[in-house]
Amino acid sequence: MEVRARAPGKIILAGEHAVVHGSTAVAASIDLYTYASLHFPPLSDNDDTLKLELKDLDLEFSWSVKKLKKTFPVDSGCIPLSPTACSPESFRIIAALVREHNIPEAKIGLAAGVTAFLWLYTCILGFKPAKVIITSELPLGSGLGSSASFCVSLSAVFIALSGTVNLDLNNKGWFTFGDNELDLVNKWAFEGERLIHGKPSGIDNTVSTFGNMIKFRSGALTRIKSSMLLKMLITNTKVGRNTKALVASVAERKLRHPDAMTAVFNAVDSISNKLATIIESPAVDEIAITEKEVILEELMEMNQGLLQCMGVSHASIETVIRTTLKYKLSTKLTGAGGGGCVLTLLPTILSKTIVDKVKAELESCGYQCLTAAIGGNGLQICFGGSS
Ligand SMILES: Nc1ncnc2c1ncn2[C@@H]1O[C@H](COP(=O)(O)OP(=O)(O)OP(=O)(O)O)[C@@H](O)[C@H]1O
Ligand SMILES: C[C@@](O)(CCO)CC(=O)[O-]
Ligand SMILES: [Mg+2]
Repeated sequence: MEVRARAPGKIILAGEHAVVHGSTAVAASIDLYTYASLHFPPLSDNDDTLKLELKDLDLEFSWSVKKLKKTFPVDSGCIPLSPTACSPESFRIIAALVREHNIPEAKIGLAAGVTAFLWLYTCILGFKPAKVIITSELPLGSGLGSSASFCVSLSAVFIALSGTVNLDLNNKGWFTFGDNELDLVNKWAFEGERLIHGKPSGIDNTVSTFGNMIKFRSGALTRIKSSMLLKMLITNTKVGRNTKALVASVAERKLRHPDAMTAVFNAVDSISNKLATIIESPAVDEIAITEKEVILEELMEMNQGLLQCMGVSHASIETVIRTTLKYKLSTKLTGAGGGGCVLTLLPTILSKTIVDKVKAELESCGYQCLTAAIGGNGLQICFGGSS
């Protein structure tokens, strides 16, 4: 029996970081996915191992299920239908099991993802031999929600074969879970994100699970019906960073300057709400669309200024901003910042020649330009080996 899942990455149009502190943010899924597959070996194989293969990272992990059972005091109440947080005791044990694999120093950031894998697997499926394979189209640690799509795709394949949800095994091709199952996957993925991020707001796993464009505040999502085609150039500065550390640094700045930071977060809240209103409001003609794009550009610039104020911009991000400004284009970081990816709004009237020129100039700085469709599918699953 094999099941596969694909969960999209995301961009944040407004509100990252402030959303961790209760402000509104706006995010959309993108058509770049993390894929997970889960396969149980036949009982006759007498296979006793749980294997995790990170295909495009060239890493394989395996644990004896017997050993896992012995070392692991599964947290009481850890059952598939009620997502629970990993206790400090379980975290310690899992971290030791991951350390035994001696992940090369250059890839040590992956330890957090492997920890989340072991936690989600044992909580949802218990101790069962299996092989899990991960591939991803997303750059890791770059602001496009790789950690969330990793946790969503894993939670989905585990839930699908946990025997606790009713699914039609005859479904052909990619299909979507029902709302209850999506909700369950989203909650488990959030617990995985907590192990990777420390204190996530939940926006990344939510938009990866449900797709489309969403407004998100204090754990609650509102779907946004976009009335315009948004085109964004995504530029990966390739400067590595870690969401957990950046989220913690903003929290520390808030502790040092509570009044100023509260004002910053409130300003971001207004920007996100205005941005969502503009995206949803109908536009009757080309002039109206252009007017809306001008407002969106201004909101993005204001949001970027406030992100700089939070201390999460970076010299590479500032270089992209300056480069795109030469072409009168507006840019903001997306995700946790500190490097990673930035978004540049491409107005509908912008010619392909200009877009090509901007891309060429950015690429000459060593950055990588990506194109992705915005606001598409969320999580999907598929039984068997077909695509
Ligand atoms: N395909 C994957 N395989 C294993 N671990 C992964 C994978 N994708 C993400 N991770 C885990 O998530 C970490 C990156 O998450 P991080 O939150 O720092 O960045 P991001 O999710 O790409 O960006 P952002 O949170 O700003 O959107 C990796 O270091 C790793 O631990
Ligand atoms: C930086 C942050 O706001 C977005 C990361 O994509 C963190 C979070 O909301 O969990
Ligand atoms: Mg992340």
